[in-house]
Amino acid sequence: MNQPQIPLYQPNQTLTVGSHQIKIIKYLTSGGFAQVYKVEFSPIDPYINTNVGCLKRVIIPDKQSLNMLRAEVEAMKLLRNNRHVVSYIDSHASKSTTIAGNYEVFLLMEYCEKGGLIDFLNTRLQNRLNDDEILKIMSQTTQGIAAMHALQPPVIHRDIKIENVLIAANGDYKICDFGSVCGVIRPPRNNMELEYVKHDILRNTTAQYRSPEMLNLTSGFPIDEKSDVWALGVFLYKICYYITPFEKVGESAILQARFQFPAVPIYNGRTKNLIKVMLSKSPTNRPNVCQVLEEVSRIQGKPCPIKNFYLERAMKFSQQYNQSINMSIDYPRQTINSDIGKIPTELHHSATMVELKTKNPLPVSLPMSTHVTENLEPKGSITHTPNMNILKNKNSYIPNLQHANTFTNLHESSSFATGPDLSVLMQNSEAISNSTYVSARPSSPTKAPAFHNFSSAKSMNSHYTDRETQTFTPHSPVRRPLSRVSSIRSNISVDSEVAYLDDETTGNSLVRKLSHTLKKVITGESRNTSPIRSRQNTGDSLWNSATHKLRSRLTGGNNKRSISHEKTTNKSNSLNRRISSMIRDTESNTDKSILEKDNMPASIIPKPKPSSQSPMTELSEDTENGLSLRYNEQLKDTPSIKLMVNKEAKESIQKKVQNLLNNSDDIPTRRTASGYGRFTNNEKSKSPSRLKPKVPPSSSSGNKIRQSSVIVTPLSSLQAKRANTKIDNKRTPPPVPKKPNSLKIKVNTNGRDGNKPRIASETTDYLMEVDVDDLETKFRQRFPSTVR
Ligand SMILES: Nc1ncnc2c1ncn2[C@@H]1O[C@H](COP(=O)(O)OP(=O)(O)OP(=O)(O)O)[C@@H](O)[C@H]1O
Repeated sequence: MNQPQIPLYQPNQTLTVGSHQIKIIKYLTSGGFAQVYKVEFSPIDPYINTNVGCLKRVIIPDKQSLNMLRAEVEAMKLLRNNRHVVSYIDSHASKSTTIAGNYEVFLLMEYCEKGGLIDFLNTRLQNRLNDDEILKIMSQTTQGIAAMHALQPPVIHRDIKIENVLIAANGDYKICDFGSVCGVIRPPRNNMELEYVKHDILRNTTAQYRSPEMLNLTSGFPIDEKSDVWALGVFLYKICYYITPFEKVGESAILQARFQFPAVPIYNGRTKNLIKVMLSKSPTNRPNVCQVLEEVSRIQGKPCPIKNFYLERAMKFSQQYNQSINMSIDYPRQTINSDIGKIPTELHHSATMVELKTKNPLPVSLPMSTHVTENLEPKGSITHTPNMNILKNKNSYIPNLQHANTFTNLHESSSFATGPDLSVLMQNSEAISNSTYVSARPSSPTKAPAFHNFSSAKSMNSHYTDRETQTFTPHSPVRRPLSRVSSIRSNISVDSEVAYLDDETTGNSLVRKLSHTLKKVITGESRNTSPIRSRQNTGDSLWNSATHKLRSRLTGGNNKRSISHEKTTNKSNSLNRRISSMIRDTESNTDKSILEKDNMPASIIPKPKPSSQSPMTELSEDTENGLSLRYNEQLKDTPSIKLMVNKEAKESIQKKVQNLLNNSDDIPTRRTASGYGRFTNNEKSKSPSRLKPKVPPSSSSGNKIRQSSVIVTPLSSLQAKRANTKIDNKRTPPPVPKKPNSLKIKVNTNGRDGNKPRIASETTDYLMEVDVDDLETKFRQRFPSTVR
């Protein structure tokens, strides 16, 4: 929006702004969008206790653009009376008397007598700021930003820079210019959104302060509080060195978070550490604003001036969660387990829906757990499980957990949750010297989005959202970007001893505990031992190998349990073939025996229905894998399936399976897990295989828009999340193998998502998850001695 050329107000000119009478004292400056005046006003504002203020006059070309100003005004109202935010006094919008068809907005606010920080810095060109001065500026500016992030949903400033910090008469530093504020902006899901967000970023942010996720909108990360933390990092760097860290190289350096510290002036190593961690490429590795403030205060040797609201929310949530767990104990175990077991299914199902409504207004950024709670929307069987309902009702707390990280007294940084973040942070710590940010608990990223709402003025009152970019409206849940969803699980697996150092004081233990438990809820896991581990070296290994192929066929390689099956060794394939052929042999034998027994001509034995009858049957036509025919749920009642329970057949298959078991020593253990897709090809990896995602091939070829759209594809998201898990941060994750068309299953979606077509992979995953397990269970029931 270009500021039209309009004549300036002259001193002593009077006007009315809202309920205040104004007299112009003097013209101060013109910002990019406004004329700024020093004014006298009456009545006196009770908070600032003075009659001298600052008037910002903005000319607006059209009514629609009024909303941009409205956002600024609303943000200031929300933050008024915060000591480190320029205080709002009054505002007023009217048709311009100067330019026909235009509007004028007047914003009356606290006057910062000592001018801008930039002016102050310019007075110190030779005699640079010392550590104390820098820390004071940083602390107070951060407090202003913290006030914005503390709102629920959080408000993102998006234009933190030295030009937007003012100095009051008493020397307090105050953040100003809320013309770029927004809510969390989710990663764009299509080209249209991408262009929109790109345009918005260009218009509302300052190049040198843009974060990597602002430049790379296909990164999968939202633009959220951590983007402000990045800008604060640039800010801190600039007040130290008077240049921004990426000035010389530009965008490519920002994208890689690559910068150097000038040799002089020499500053406290801890301040440099703080800059470094704030300028982490991944938002998940950056501290939240409370952590920044805690660390600044620590360096200052002062108590932190604010409470860690992320942590408080996490603790609150934890309490609620524990209560819910206690309640659940009163319920018959079977009931609870059965409900939990359904969650993944419900999750997959619900997450495919475009919007879910909730009664509680949600903060814009939600961690993975929120998906779970949201998806615990009563669906028959789940409604009676009290713990689930409580989770659902308390979901407004969950979003905060992702930011519940805190620096401990040992200078631990972390973002609650993610394994990858931990390793990155550790790397950073090594690189930086004296005060190390050892990750206590990597945290999960997350967030989602919003902008100025150009179309709906009403929504500006409390939520800066835009329907085009928000993942959800203020009253609907947010879908997490895939990469985040994945992180929580992976984090759990990367727990390190360091992480436990100061749990009690940081609240990280709460977060971790929560993550573990939520993970179980998410996955429906009720066993203490990993099913994979317990199956290794047992007959299950054979069953897994055999079912692995079935799973991979059914899911096109996208089933979460068969992520890595494509990498199965030749030996494993050979075993699968042997099992398949064995079963085919057995089938023909048993068919024969039954025929003999019943004295029936083979021709009258009903054949399995043709593929057109059901997706499963379609798969059963594949001659390469006899298993698919054998365990076809749709065919379970047909005579050919009943043959399987024939005693002879049973003995025969048991014998053959036993033989294979005896010869299974030559089968690498990992193949066992591959049957469930829960192993990794990463030989170096020592973490439990189920939590180690297979590191996929380069994602560079992938369509990035599609990558972000994976947000609404739950299972795919899970895979991508795993794929993106940065246990080894230097690895490039490979793409999830694409399911061959021939294996795609047509499913009637009527009655599930209404008229919304479900994408093939989702549907397939959904079905396969149910059927394969079911088939597996049936197999066990029939041949317990073989598989156990
Ligand atoms: N409350 C205030 N007290 C004193 N000076 C102020 C105040 N508000 C703004 N100014 C001065 O006016 C300048 C422009 O203000 P502001 O940044 O709000 O306008 P803008 O049009 O949004 O500018 P830009 O978009 O270029 O940042 C500030 O840099 C500051 O010098």
